[in-house]
Amino acid sequence: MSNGKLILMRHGESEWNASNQFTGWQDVNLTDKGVAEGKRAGLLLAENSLLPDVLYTSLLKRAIITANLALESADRLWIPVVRDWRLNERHYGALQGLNKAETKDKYGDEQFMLWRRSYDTPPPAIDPDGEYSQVGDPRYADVEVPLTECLLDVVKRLMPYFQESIGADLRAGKTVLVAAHGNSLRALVKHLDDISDADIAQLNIPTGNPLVYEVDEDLRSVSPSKDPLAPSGRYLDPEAAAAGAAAVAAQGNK
Ligand SMILES: O=C(O)[C@@H](CO)OP(=O)(O)O
Repeated sequence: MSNGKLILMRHGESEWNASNQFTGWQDVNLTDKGVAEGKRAGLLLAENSLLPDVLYTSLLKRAIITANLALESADRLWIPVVRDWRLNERHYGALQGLNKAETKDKYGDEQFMLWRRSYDTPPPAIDPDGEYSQVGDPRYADVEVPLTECLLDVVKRLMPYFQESIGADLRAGKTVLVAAHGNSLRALVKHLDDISDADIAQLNIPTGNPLVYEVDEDLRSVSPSKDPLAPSGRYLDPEAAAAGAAAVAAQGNK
């Protein structure tokens, strides 16, 4: 049997995307634009005959709600759903809640980019008792809640789960929808397209635009591109994807 299709979908615009705040594990709502993006994503799936057999989401409502909106407009609300913290956004440590442009002004371009896009430099740890810490949140009762994460930390927590759980459904030939976040999806695209630790800094994922991969038996893209500016997956709205990725890249400048 051939492997199934993998559809990656970042959540629609969130309130903290709109206010340009580092979000991480903070559980924020969608904006009206984000709701519209979720509904449209489902229409794109249906128009392209990409009807998911199973949904995987993080434990964060911006991904959960986007996926529900998409499944509603694709008339697939009935499919099985698996939620797991390993698909959560990268924990942004002490930066959670801070404005991105103000942070860049305060610490300078180089430090800002190191924290935001380097592979292995985490931001400073959050105070476990601070306003935006997730320590003590009941949904993570069985998890050692991080106080900060770099992308490498996300790769370490997510990839074994991807290979085992999501991978089992792909190997069974299913069409799998993964509704997650900018940086957890960057970790997946890094693997799928075999992008280097250095080059992954240039990859930005737009909101609410399904990105479709055909995968081989190692669960990599059948035609890995290695180019962070042109991943081999197919965006269902390529024009909006290019504009959306450029907007994410420019978030420090607002
Ligand atoms: O704030 C965040 O959690 C992420 C995604 O919105 O931001 P960035 O693109 O800066 O990594």
